[in-house]
Amino acid sequence: MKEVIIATKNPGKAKEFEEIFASRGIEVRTLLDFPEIPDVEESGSTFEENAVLKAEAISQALNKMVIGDDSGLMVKALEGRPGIYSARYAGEPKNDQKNTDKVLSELKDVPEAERTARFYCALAVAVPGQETMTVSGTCEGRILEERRGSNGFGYDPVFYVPEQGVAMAELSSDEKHKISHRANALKKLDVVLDSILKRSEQP
Ligand SMILES: O=c1[nH]c(=O)c2ncn([C@@H]3O[C@H](COP(=O)(O)OP(=O)(O)OP(=O)(O)O)[C@@H](O)[C@H]3O)c2[nH]1
Ligand SMILES: [Mg+2]
Repeated sequence: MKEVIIATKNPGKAKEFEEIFASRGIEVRTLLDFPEIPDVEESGSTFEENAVLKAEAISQALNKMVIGDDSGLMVKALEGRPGIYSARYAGEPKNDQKNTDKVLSELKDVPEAERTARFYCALAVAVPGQETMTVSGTCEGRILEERRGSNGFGYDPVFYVPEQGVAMAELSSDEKHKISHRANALKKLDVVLDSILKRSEQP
């Protein structure tokens, strides 16, 4: 079976990549399978830079093709925050519940029309000996005043998706994978992924 390695320790992302790739007959391994590998410092100033840092560090460590994902929530009324700091918006250690509470409290007096937001996902594909490539995907919505639903992870319970008329956390996995920022980024890899996988199988 074909296999891809995703440079993430986030169980929510890991589950999504497993689900999306399973439908293509590709097995996913993540850093949860390699606990000995240290954290990659996310010192970039953009999602793309951080995705490249993760993909290249792990690709070098394992000498294999690796995909890095750097993603997050951008809220217009907060000038794009939490942005690249989405995972640790409320401080260390990272906590989805506290991050979401912080966004809700910062938007407390902001009316519905001004609560527009976007999920952003940058993916970097690092292959030993080759130039790293990046793609990105977005998902547009707005921030609810309170949580709805229990699927997904992160900010999903407060991210309203107008086209579906529900919060992201009210969508099933299959539904999220049709419209999410991560799925939209991955679609752009479709064309090249097959050939990348073939090349990465060479010793
Ligand atoms: O509601 C959400 N639905 C999503 O689909 C989603 N995708 C990303 N995020 C948020 O953005 C951070 C990523 O930060 P991030 O890319 O640095 O990842 P991370 O630190 O969690 O893990 P790693 O991949 O770096 O190991 C995450 O923690 C989440 O808070 C999401 N929230
Ligand atoms: Mg991270």
